[in-house]
Amino acid sequence: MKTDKLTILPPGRPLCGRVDPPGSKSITNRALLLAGLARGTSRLTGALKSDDTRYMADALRAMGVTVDEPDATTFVVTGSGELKAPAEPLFLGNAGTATRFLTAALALGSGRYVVDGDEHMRKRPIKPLVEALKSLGVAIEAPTGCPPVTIDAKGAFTRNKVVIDAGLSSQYVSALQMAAACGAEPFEIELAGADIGARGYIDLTLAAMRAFGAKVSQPTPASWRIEPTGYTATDFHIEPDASAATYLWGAQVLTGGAIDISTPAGEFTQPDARAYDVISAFPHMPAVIDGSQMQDAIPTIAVLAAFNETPVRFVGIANLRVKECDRIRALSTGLNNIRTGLAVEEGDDLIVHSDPALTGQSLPAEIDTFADHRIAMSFALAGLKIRDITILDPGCVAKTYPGYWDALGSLGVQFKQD
Ligand SMILES: O=C(O)C1=C[C@@H](OP(=O)(O)O)[C@@H](O)[C@H](O)C1
Ligand SMILES: C=C(OP(=O)(O)O)C(=O)O
Repeated sequence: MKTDKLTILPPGRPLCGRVDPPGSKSITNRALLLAGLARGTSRLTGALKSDDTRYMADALRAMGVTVDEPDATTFVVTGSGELKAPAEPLFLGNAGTATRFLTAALALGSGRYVVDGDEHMRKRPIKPLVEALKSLGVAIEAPTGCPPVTIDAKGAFTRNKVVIDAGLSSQYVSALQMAAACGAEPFEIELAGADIGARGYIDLTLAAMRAFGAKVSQPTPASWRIEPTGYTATDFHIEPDASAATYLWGAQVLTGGAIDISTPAGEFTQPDARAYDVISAFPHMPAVIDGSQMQDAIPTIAVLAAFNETPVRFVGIANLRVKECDRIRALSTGLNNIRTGLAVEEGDDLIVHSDPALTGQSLPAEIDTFADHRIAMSFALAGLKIRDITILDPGCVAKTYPGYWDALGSLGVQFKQD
């Protein structure tokens, strides 16, 4: 999408048709890494091709892994069982999964690796993971607590147990889990603190690891034991992206349409699929919604909440402040830009003071997306019901859903490009 601004023209009718969401970003980047760590050739089908997965694929290529792309949804990955130190720093854009996952995996490599990203990624915390790797004897530095991260890897951890605080990101745990199978002895990971923000992502990690031959047990609800199996190349099919599905579910309920995405909500293994029930309750969504186990769906649901019959308070969403942007602030800013008072932050809660009468009005608003794909895709839904909603930097959706605007267009949504 080569334009700075995109205004959505409300269709004025139900959106009906079929749209196949792209492959899961979370699962694709797990499968790419595990295939890159395995010895042999793996065929990944149903894969997402987007900025985030391209960064991961290019990083693997820079470390000696062959990554072929025979079609728009397939990666064929041939690894040697190791990731060779690259000549240049690895640039990973704002791909949190690629950045966190590779940081841990490279700690067991050999030589110097620099993991870096764009200006936004350089503001996203990685210190807990860096400190955990330091406790394992890894020579690793991240002076700002965010990328760039420099690793002087010597091929092994000096201890076989780590305690990790995953309060800011479950990706720290997933990263250690995936790396641990490449170690020389059984490894134990224990969560510091009570629970983890997004347990569903840990489940994705364990499922992907096991598909590539890892052996993982769970002695307690907050600890895992990983055997030193390494990874075995395999063919692996990736399910559609549940977070991407939420925008289509949202467009369906907002317009009273029928959008077939081929995959029933109950067949997704990703945590955001649980948003389906809440979205389906629209316009009678509950007064309090806990976002801790469906974090990436909260922008979608928060915009829907503006049109709900009753106000909605979002709780359990503190770590939305350290995603691609401060999403609580971005949502509050965008909703109040549409109409003052539509949203308010209370600590790390977000309250949306819904008003069904918004529908059909012209409320000219230029929505700052803060380079965040989910802010862009979510506020596009407001444009289905309110006239003169303009999305700034619409191309930022390429992070995980490059075909988003075409998908809405295929359902009959029209746009004005400035
Ligand atoms: O493990 C994953 O694939 C992800 C975990 C979540 O991030 P955090 O664990 O950093 O909250 C989620 O927001 C992100 O889109 C993908
Ligand atoms: C937070 C997200 O991605 P990541 O952390 O992988 O950059 C997201 O896709 O909403």
